[in-house]
Amino acid sequence: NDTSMQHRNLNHMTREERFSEAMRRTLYALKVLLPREGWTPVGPEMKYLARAIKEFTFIIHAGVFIPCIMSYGTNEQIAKWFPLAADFRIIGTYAQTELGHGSFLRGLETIATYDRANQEFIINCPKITAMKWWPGDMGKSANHVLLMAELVIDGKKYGMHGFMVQIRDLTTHEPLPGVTVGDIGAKLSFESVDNGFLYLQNVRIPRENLLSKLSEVHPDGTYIKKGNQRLMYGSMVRVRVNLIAHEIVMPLAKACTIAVRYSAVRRQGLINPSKEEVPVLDYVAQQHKLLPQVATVFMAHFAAKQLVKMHHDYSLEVEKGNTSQLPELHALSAGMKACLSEQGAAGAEIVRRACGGHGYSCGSGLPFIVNRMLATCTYEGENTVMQLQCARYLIKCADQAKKDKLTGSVWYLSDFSNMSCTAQTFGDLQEPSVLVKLHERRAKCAVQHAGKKMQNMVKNGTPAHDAWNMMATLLINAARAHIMQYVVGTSVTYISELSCSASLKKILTQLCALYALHNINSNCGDFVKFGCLTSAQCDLAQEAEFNLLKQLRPDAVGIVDSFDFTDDILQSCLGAYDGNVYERLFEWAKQAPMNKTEVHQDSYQYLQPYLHEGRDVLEGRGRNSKL
Ligand SMILES: CCCCC/C=C\C/C=C\C/C=C\CCC(=O)SCCNC(=O)CCNC(=O)[C@H](O)C(C)(C)COP(=O)(O)OP(=O)(O)OC[C@H]1O[C@@H](n2cnc3c(N)ncnc32)[C@H](O)[C@@H]1OP(=O)(O)O
Ligand SMILES: Cc1cc2nc3c(=O)[nH]c(=O)nc-3n(C[C@H](O)[C@H](O)[C@H](O)COP(=O)(O)OP(=O)(O)OC[C@H]3O[C@@H](n4cnc5c(N)ncnc54)[C@H](O)[C@@H]3O)c2cc1C
Repeated sequence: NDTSMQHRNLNHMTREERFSEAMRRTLYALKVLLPREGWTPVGPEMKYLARAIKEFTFIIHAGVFIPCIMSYGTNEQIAKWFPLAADFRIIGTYAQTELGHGSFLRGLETIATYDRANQEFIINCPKITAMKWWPGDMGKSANHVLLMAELVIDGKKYGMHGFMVQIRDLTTHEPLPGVTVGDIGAKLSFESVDNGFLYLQNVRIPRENLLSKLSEVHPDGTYIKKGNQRLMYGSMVRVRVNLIAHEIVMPLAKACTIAVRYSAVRRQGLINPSKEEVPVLDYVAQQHKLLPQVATVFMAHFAAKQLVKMHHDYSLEVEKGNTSQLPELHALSAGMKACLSEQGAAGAEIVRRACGGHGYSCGSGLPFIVNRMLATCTYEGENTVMQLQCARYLIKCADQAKKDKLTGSVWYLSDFSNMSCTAQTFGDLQEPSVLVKLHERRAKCAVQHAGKKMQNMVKNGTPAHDAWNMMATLLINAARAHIMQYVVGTSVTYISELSCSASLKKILTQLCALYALHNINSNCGDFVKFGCLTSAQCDLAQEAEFNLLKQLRPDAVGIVDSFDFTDDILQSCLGAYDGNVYERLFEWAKQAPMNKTEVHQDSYQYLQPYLHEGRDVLEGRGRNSKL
């Protein structure tokens, strides 16, 4: 109810207005509105904040820069920079991606050369492709960057390290000497974020600005490794784990709320010619578009909770020096981020399209969500690259499964029990345990199939790296199959252990079965090819899905209402709780800047001569048409 937090209509603002408004609102929320324990905003408002603010600023400052100080800094460095960053007295970003490289980190070109005489690092972008490009909050907001650069001592390269680099004056906010920085311009979304470019030329920083939890450089230039260097990639793992809830589950839930509510209101066409027009939600085709996406919200939410818990447990182990869980966590977080962002972004577009013409209007609130979700397929690890990282781990585990009993998320690779499906009715295929087994078997076969193909190629003389490249699509499919079995399996377990009413558990179980069956029916080629299902059982799987659509239809609106988004959060004429779609759309359109005046003078000046000629002809004064 705080008017300072109410959203102005984003579609009627310029990019610069949105950038400025997001900054005002973010600072107001984090520094004025919310109680805090140290850095962490606390209290029920925090939940609201994560759901409410359509456009944050300082996403990277808060979500990446500060956690990196904690992950990569020594206690002294944390004591120095964390309080400043936590209180926004310095604004930072995570500057890793360059104009020429983002996925291939070993190709990054920015270098930090140690100057022993002055005990400083000299930072340089040796050529245009080395310029940092994309980091959020960097173009106009940040005055510091956590710069990921190649450490060089006496001509020897030591790989990517993190350096704290001040880029703007703390009084004037002007760029410092040797710093060229700015905004990279308009993007598909994130209009309020100043993703930036940063060109550094002979910028000097003290030796103490190398974040030294994992390695350090002594005054004489001696390089000391202090831990598992893979932990330098830890920030990316943490963001991948955390962004699923914030940037995939939440936006998809909003899109589904809008589309399902609108579909319950929008009447279009007839099912029974002798009856009245029906709400489009009565069309099975519409249910088939919307309800599996609603199910995805819940299943991705449950799986993400499990992944967050796994990351938390791993973090506690790392503090004790045990990094043994890192390979599995990296593979799972990379795979989950890639597969769920792919599903989420595709799902948001499916439900947008299901709203017809009004789904194409920004007044629906859907284009904002769809465009923003598309970015999740690219940032924090481009999806294909992430799926291949996941596949790399699966192939290794499949080899190990031949001699060891595996545990964790890959346990099923060493499960050699009979996994044939005996389903005789579509009801059998709605059973959670049957659906879990089917997904495990499909994943195991997909991993083994990709591995076997590569082994055969290598046996026939193909170099391993070429075999890997040529089988990439099979490897990506294996990664997807692995994640799907993880999502279905963790969701079934989560729901079975949930203490809730029987009616709620029934709905959640139906949604889980719908999610699993939709995945089977969308990938039935794999399930038949790997002998998981017969062709007849595939028919049953489709029947099972259609039956669930019918069962869930009566509760569809109630289910999305349970996400509990207010109208101010949704900012949607189609998804408002009162269902007054048409009045809201008309009111929204009238507020558009284009309608500030009845006549748009700037364009009228071009049109006026022709209109006057037409007027004269119609009033009998003009010459005949030239045509
Ligand atoms: C907190 C909430 C935030 C919410 C966000 C809100 C809104 C979103 C708004 C904006 C976006 C937010 C953030 C975006 C920020 C960014 O995009 S930051 C930049 C992200 N960039 C990347 O992710 C780069 C991806 N590339 C890589 O990670 C690496 O280049 C690679 C692809 C993994 C290749 O690594 P490389 O070392 O070159 O080679 P290799 O494949 O051989 O790997 C070597 C071994 O290292 C293991 N490994 C790789 N990565 C990790 C890791 N992260 N953790 C642990 N281990 C890792 C790999 O498995 C290999 O191990 P082996 O045992 O040898 O198999
Ligand atoms: C909204 C947004 C915010 C961002 N924020 C930040 C930030 O704050 N900080 C930061 O450092 N970066 C940020 N980034 C950059 C982002 O991390 C990179 O864009 C991302 O890692 C992808 O790298 P790339 O752009 O080099 O894509 P590329 O890797 O060049 O992708 C191009 C194509 O090449 C393919 N490809 C690449 N490598 C392989 C391979 N090994 N095998 C098969 N195919 C391959 C990809 O699949 C893709 O199809 C942001 C990006 C966006 C869009």
